[in-house]
Amino acid sequence: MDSMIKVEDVSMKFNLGIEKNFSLKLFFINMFKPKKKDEKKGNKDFWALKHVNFEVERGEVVGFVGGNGAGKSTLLKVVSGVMKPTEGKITVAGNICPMIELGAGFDMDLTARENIYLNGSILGYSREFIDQKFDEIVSFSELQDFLEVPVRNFSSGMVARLAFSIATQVDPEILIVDEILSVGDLNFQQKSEAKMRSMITGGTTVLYVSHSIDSIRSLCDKVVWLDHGKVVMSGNTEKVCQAYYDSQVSK
Ligand SMILES: Nc1ncnc2c1ncn2[C@@H]1O[C@H](COP(=O)(O)OP(=O)(O)OP(=O)(O)O)[C@@H](O)[C@H]1O
Repeated sequence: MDSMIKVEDVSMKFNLGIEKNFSLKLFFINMFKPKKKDEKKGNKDFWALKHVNFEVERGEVVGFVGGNGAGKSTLLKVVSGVMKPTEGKITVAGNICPMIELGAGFDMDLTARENIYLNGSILGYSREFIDQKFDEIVSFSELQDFLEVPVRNFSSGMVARLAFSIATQVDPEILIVDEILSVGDLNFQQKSEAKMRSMITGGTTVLYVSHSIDSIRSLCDKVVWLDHGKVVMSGNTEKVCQAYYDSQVSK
């Protein structure tokens, strides 16, 4: 079989003191502040992923389950390249569409039209390719009348609609989804959910995180169960879901 994603011995360390609230001001304040004993020893290091291994074949839909803080979102972020793992190796053989932080690549001062090109190039597509897809992106977003408006003046629902349309109309080879997103108003929510489901069931390689065991069961070919950053079990969807479910019930 054709391997699309290979995750080898991946670990991710966060420094709880710095990374979540990083600012230049705090950095300078901390530089001159005498350090407490445990900070000097680096006791604030926290491993969100520990020696994670798995492989994804072309066209496979892989689900990730686990409790709050298990490391699921962190894993999706390192696979999609949003964050670099502290240790280990990730090999990806295809273009990835990360539906994780929608609109994160937008420049708010640019118009919707300009952001389509900007976001397209961030996702790795050429100008010619975006030229071809431009009309489909705009029509799916239903933002035809706002193309020349700076995105700064968009509502958050409009930003999400534009980002979702760019990410999904380019037919990515790998789709990374943190819960099935419902973006925009009710009408667009139904449309975006249907689009995602058709991508998931339509031969795209998918990494899918969800707290809904039912949707994992119905969509995924195999499942990885994470707990405290480690893989507890992976493989057959039914077996892993049942074991995960049993562990939750017996808690
Ligand atoms: N940027 C960061 N800086 C510091 N700690 C972080 C950062 N991102 C995540 N963490 C920590 O890493 C751990 C794993 O978080 P993650 O969001 O990956 O869990 P999750 O399995 O997706 O949880 P949930 O189901 O609640 O969304 C958590 O303890 C979280 O606080």
